This record gives sequence, structure tokens and C-alpha cells, in this order.
Amino acid sequence: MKPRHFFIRLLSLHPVLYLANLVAWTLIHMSLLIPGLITKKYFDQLESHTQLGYGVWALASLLIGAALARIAIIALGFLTDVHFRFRTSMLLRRNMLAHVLNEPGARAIPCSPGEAISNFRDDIDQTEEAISWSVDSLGLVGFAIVAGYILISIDAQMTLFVFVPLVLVVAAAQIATARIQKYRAASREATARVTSSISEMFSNVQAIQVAGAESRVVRRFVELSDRRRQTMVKDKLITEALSSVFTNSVNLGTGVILVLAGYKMRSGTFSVGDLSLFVYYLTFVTQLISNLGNFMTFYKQMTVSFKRLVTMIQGAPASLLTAAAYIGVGKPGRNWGERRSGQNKAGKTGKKASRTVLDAETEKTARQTDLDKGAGKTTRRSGWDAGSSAAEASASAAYSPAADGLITAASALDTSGLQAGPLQKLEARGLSYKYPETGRGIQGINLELERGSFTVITGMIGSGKTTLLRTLLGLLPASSGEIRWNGRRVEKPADFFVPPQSAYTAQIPRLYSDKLRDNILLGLPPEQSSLAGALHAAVLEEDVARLEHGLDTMVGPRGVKLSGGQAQRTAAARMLVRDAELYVFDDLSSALDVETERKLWERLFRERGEATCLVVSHRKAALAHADRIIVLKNGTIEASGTAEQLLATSDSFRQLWYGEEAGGDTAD
Ligand SMILES: Nc1ncnc2c1ncn2[C@@H]1O[C@H](COP(=O)(O)OP(=O)(O)OP(=O)(O)O)[C@@H](O)[C@H]1O
Repeated sequence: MKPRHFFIRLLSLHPVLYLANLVAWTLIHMSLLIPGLITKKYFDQLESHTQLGYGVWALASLLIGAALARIAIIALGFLTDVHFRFRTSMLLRRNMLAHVLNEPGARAIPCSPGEAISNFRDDIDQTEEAISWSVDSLGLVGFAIVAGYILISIDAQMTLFVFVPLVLVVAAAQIATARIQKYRAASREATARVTSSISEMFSNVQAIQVAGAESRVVRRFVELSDRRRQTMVKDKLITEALSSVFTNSVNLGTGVILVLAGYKMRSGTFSVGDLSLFVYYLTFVTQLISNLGNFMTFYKQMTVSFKRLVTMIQGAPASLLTAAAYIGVGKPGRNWGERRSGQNKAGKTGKKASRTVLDAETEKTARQTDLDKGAGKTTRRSGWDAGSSAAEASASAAYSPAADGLITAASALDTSGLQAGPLQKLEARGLSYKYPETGRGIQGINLELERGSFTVITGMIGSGKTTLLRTLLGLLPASSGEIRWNGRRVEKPADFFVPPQSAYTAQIPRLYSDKLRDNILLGLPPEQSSLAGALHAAVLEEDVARLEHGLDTMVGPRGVKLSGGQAQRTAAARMLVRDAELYVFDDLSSALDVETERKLWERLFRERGEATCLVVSHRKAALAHADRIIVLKNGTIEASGTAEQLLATSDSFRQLWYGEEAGGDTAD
């Protein structure tokens, strides 16, 4: 998609509203014609010494009436403009956000959060500005056509002088185009750096204080701000210089016309009324030219913003940004649905429809409906939830090894979890991922998880444990290898490895400023979940009892600060409250004391039912009970087996095992 297609697509998103906005602003600009004509008539009558057709009061009333009518249309114009702007920018922001949330978690944005915020705010505002100014420009062109007609009919030669500056300004703007883009890109970049630095400072206040790095951080901030100041000055300078070229070239034209009018009036071919009309209209022609220039500047700046927005979506089709979606205004599904059928039409005409947000939404909705329908039917419910046995029976019945034999490579699993069936075996073959920045990661990992098994991944710091989990779950895009669920290839792990297939607790828990209950449920209907069971399994119930408002306690950045261990167990409860075939934990031990972690694993062993667990840990409580331990070293599997086998065969494992004891950890 080219910037101009993006622009046109945005204009046509709400055709009725855009048209209403266009009509309103055309009327606003055209209404300027009337006072000029009234004044001309007045002066003409004065000059011809005839009896005035209307008195001064009548003239004043006419002018006031025209002004009031204009105020009323301006109010209407602002109403349509605000609605149009809001809908456009909201849709862009909504689609960007939806895309970010659809991306593999670890690669959701290609820049720092601060830069992403800058894109969300400034680039979309810039786009909104260009869209809005297009209406003014069209309205002013309407004014220019009618005014031009009136002026030509009075004096064609003089009219030429009014419009010559316009041509000059358009040419000047075109020449300045490349510069504007360059300076705008640089100033946006510098602004994003400053925003990013502020965001980093706010999130690392403690670390900065502890390291005594306040003055260094402030110095860096000042440097970035100064760089921003320089780029902004250049950007503003070129924009303002251009704007002054627009205005002054027209002012110059006005002077020339006044001189010419003097000659013409002496020869009697030009009346005072004509002069008043020329002078009056020229003011607005000035505005027209500077507005057209502004629009062209905004349009060029929008092309820069468009490129930055496209970078944000990391190779996804740009049409995704403008895909119609419900933005919380009006009835859901009204223009959303219309657009969807429009897209279907495009698909029929052969234009390959890309995977838009809308598609993803539809996919998810369809999938959720299926899941709701299938709840308790094909999904095995975990042990800490009631009614597991009946569900387990039906789950076993739903899986047919015989049928599995018929599955070919072609029938790979798509994003629809329902086709997956209860987990019998999960396999990874040759799974690799390398971080582009460091060239580190994992390489050629082969893994097999049987139903109900408990597998622990262990290894030294930086051996690739987290990377393996994230690649398996699709949070990082595997560079090679495949994943099979019951023998069927998983095409899109990021879409597939979500409840009811799998649930995941990351190493660093993230809590939102919300009630503890809502942090755990995260949108899950309370009646469909066993919150008490999850709290117990995550060893959180005593902590909740100690909180004054229990589950209603506000936690997260704006609430009660939970300890690292409490936050980690809250994240574990968030995972356990969801029915899943496979539970994946990334190193809970970083913030849990040995006793609490032991309790957590014991409860998990006891109550997990048939759930399969994949756990990163170096704690004996987990290692000793594991059906299988995988030892990673430098991103590859160095050894695997039970704790007993590995103690006999693997030096690395012995080091990890006894290292724990040396570290004074007496968990077992
Ligand atoms: N975002 C990243 N960008 C670049 N390199 C990374 C990134 N994250 C991890 N790495 C590198 O990849 C390798 C594996 O890291 P990973 O986090 O998977 O190790 P780990 O075994 O989970 O470590 P830990 O025990 O500290 O959690 C390390 O060498 C690390 O430096």
C-alpha cells in the first residue's frame, strides 16, 4: 500500500461523515463570498450616486445575518470534523493495538515501548491532521472557483494576478517536499527517543537510585532533549518558512493588484465596489493558498508517519491499519459488518485478502464460540477444578489413535484449537531460534511430552531455557523445526498455544492496576472458573486471606505492591485458573522461597490430574519428581533422563544438583 492509497482508504472509511464534513466546510468557506458581494453592492451604489437600495442598518443586518449563519455552519463543521477525526484515529490506534496483541509476545513491537507510544500518539495525530485538512482544502477550492468566476467576469487580467502567486506557491511547496520529509522524520525520531528515555527512567527509578546514576541519567536526558530541540527547530523552521512564502507571495500579489487597480480606476474601467471585492476576496485567497500549502505539508508529513506505522506492524500488510473494525461508537457490527462484506467482495474479485485484524477477530470469535460450545465436552479439565473425571473420560474418547494414523502432513493444525483434541503427545523436532542481536538462542531441539507427564528443563544461566519455552509456544518465531500435537503439525504456534491447549506463566510476572481477582481472571467469567482451586494450587490462599480486601485488593503499579513471590504466584494462579492440556511454567524459583515452591510443586503433582506440565526449574523439589529432565547447554540439549539417571551420567546436571546444596538450599 502506498501512502496515497492509505490516505484515500482513510477518507473512504466513513463516506457519509466525510461528505457531511466536506459539505459543511465547503459552505463555511463559500459563505465568505456573501459579505464581499454585499459590500461591493454598497460601494457601487455610493459611487453611482443613486439612491441606496438599502440603508446602513439593513446592510449591517445583512452582514450580521451572514456572520450568524456562518457561525452556525462552523459549529456543524466542528461537530462533523471531530467525529470524523476521532473515528479515523481511533480505528488506526485500535488496529495497531490489535496487531501488537496478535504478534508473538516477545516480538510484539520492533522498538522500545516509549517509541511505540510516540508512534501511537504523534504519527496517528499527524495522519488525522492531513485527513482533516483535506476537507478545508476542497472547501477553499470551491470558494476559489466561485470567487474566480465572479472576479473574472469583473476583470480577467486582474484576476490573473490573484492566482499567479498560487501557482508559484504550489511549485515552491513541491520543491521543498523532500526537505520537509527529511526534517520531519528526524524530529519524530528524536521525539521517540526522548519518550523512550522518559519511560525507561520511570520504570527504573529504583535501579537508578541504587546505582547513584541520577546525574548521568539526567545528563543523557538533556542530551536527547537537546538533539530533539535541534531537529524540531529545523522542522519548524522549514514549515514556517514555507508558510511565510505562501502568505508573502500573495501579499506581494495584493500590492501589485492595488497599483494596477489605481490605473484602471483612473481610466474608469474599475469601480470602487470592484476594488473592495478584489481586496476582500484576496484575503481569503491568501488563506486558500496557505491552507493548500499547509495541506501539502501535512500530507508529506503523513507519508513519513505512514512509513513509521508500517514499521510498527513489522511486515504485516498495511491494509491491516485501515481494516474496518468496531471502535466503541455506534452499534457494533454496523459499519463493521458492512466493511466485512466489502472485503469479501474484494476477495471474490481475486484480490488476495490478507490476514487482517478483522479476520483475526472473526477467527477468534468463531473459535470462542466453538470453545464455549465444546466446554466440558472435548476439553479435559484440570484436577484443581471440579468435574474432572467426566471430562477426562470424554477427552479420552475424543482422541482416536486410529484416526490419528490417517492424519497426513497436509492436515496440519490451523489456529482452531478444537481440531487439536486432548493432548496425547507433543513433539518438537529441530526447533531453533537465534536472537538477531546476539546470535544466541536454541538450536535443533528435539522434545517429546507424553500426556500427563511432568518435564523439567534445566541448565545454567543463559543456556536457552526461556528461549526454548517461548519458541515452542510461538512467542518467538522459530527459524527452523516443527511442532506436532498428537502427530499433527502446528502451523501457527502463537495462535495455537493458548487455552484450552496450553497456559503459560512467564518468568517475570506482569500485573495490571486492577483488583487481584481481575488480575487472575483476566476476563474469564468467574462462574466458568475455579478461582479457589487455582488460588490453592498456586499457594496463594493464605496471602489473599491476609490482604484487608482479599481478592478485591487493588494491585499492580497503582495498587498494593505485592512481593515478587506473591506476584509470581498470582501469575501462576492466572495460568491455573484456565483449563488447559499443557501447563508451562518458566522458572518460578526466582522469587519463591524453597518451602513455598515445594508446596506449589507438591500440589501440582497431586492435583494436576492428567494435565501435562513443562517446567523450567533448577530446584530439587521439581527435579526429583520429574518424569524427565532436559539439561540445556549453549542452546542445545546436553542430556536428558530422570534425576537418578542424570546424576549418574551428566556432569552439568550434577553441578546443578549439588550446586543447589552448596548454595545452602535444603529444599529436599
Ligand atoms: N532478547 C534477547 N536478545 C538477545 N539475546 C538474548 C535475548 N534474550 C536472551 N538472549 C540470549 O540468548 C541466550 C539464552 O537466553 P535464555 O533467556 O533463553 O536463557 P535461560 O537459560 O532462560 O537463562 P536464565 O536462567 O537466566 O533465565 C543467552 O545467551 C542470552 O544472552
